[in-house]
Amino acid sequence: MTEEPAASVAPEPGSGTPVALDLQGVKKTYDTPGRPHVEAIRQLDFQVGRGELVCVVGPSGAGKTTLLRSIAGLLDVTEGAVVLDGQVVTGPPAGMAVVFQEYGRSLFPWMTVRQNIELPLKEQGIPKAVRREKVDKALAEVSLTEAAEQHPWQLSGGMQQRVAIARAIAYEPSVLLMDEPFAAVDAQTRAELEDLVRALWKRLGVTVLFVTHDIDEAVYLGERVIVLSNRPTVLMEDVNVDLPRDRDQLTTRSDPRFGELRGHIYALIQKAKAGHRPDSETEA
Ligand SMILES: Nc1ncnc2c1ncn2[C@@H]1O[C@H](COP(=O)(O)OP(=O)(O)OP(=O)(O)O)[C@@H](O)[C@H]1O
Repeated sequence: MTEEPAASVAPEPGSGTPVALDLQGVKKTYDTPGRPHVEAIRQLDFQVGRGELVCVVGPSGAGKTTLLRSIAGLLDVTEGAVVLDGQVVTGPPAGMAVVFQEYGRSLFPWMTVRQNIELPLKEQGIPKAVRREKVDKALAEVSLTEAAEQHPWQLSGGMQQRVAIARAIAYEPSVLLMDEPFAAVDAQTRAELEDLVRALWKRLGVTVLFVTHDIDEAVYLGERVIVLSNRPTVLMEDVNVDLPRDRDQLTTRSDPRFGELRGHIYALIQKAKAGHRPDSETEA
């Protein structure tokens, strides 16, 4: 890799856009009985503005899943705080929905598509007629109206992941977290699902935090890309993706700026893998 071109650094938050998600000095260590002590996240501070689409990338084992689970309230942070809409997260918050990579395990095979999407709404105590309306709308958003009465196992992997997305958006979350959601689908389906995420984000105005190991995907989807260091994780760089808001697979990916951003982030990850850390003068 040659010297990376200068990337524009993400603007300081707080300039107009309200903050949806605020990570304040988040640290996470694992002290699992019978397993070695692991310092996963050393220090993370960043904010996601309401209605932003932010991607997170980092070397394998950097703590991306740990970060996302901590934000989702599925793991307790060791120090610091995750704040969603002004409230400290102490368990899975009502305003957050998560889409995981393993759609096969996140959908109930004995329930129809409609029942799967309806379940979290039922748990919220939403009346039946309203539930039906919300499920129909979510199904239309992901173009799966025809599949409402089918079971997940009757659908392709890409369709199942669309059901998982429909379930998340039917819930009308303030923040949608996505943990490598397209890692298990083929390249063509993946491109379609990426476009679906961009389209939903624009239409619904939801705040999205999208974790991926794929640099191209992060640049294509994100308005910002948060690059993590090697474990114990700190922020390598918060990269502003200054590509046009309207993106498509062909034009955007052949835009020279796309190539520059991809090259810049690739170089950062290589540096991270080689042991460079912004919190240390030494490089391994
Ligand atoms: N329950 C646990 N107990 C102990 N250590 C754990 C636990 N879960 C994760 N870890 C460790 O924390 C570190 C970060 O793991 P995590 O899965 O968050 O990384 P990741 O960036 O998502 O990895 P990948 O890119 O490979 O998916 C790893 O060293 C992992 O072994």
